[in-house]
Amino acid sequence: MAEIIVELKHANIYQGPNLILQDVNLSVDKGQFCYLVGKTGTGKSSLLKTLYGDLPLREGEGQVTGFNLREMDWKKVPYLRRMLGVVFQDFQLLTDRNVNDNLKFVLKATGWKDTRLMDEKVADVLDKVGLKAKGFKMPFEMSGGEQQRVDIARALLNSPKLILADEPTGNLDPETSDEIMQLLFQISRDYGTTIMMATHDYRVINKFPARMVRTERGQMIDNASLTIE
Ligand SMILES: Nc1ncnc2c1ncn2[C@@H]1O[C@H](COP(=O)(O)OP(=O)(O)OP(=O)(O)O)[C@@H](O)[C@H]1O
Repeated sequence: MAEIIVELKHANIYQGPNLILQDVNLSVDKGQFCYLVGKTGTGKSSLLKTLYGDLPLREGEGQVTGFNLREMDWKKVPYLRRMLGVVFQDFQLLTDRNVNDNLKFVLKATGWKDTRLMDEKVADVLDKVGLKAKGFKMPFEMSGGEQQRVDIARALLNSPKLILADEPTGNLDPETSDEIMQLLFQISRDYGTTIMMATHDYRVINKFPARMVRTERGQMIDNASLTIE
């Protein structure tokens, strides 16, 4: 039986006092690629934030890579974060240091100490995203597509079982978006990484078909049929 990497049962997703999604039931297996689609403001980011421990799960059950979301407190969040990688639309790189130092910053923050091992790991993830020779570049010296590759490299640092990507192609032109999608699918295939990706880019979904769940009117609909909006 496939390992379940993300599981929510009767979960209610809140932003402060506001119920955003009611009775969410979701199960995503190891190695699966799953789109999270839905109109703006329907709760895609809120759902992902719950999965990476940024929003508490107050009602219902949930586990991510074996971590019980109901028992999550601020002390356990760093352990959860080490098991997953998060990719954002706006890259969120530190602008005052080069790519190598951006990546080393994350390694140090997640407990790495040995300089040689850190250098090896940084070289390894940059190689995986096709940026082998770009470690000494500053973020502002890179194109949007290259910065998104660095963001994905950062997500790969701790060899995560799960990558949560929030509109990773949102700021990219179609050609660069396709390159990023190819990279994400390649990572999922080569390393058995589960990927959940929020998007409202139906061009991308049509070109790179995969499982899809949808947020709509306060609910999450699983296996929604593909309709073009
Ligand atoms: N930090 C916050 N505090 C309070 N309410 C929030 C917060 N962030 C989002 N919301 C509200 O939660 C609802 C869902 O927002 P969310 O960002 O999860 O939707 P989304 O589907 O990801 O939208 P988008 O596609 O625009 O990113 C919206 O009504 C939004 O106004």
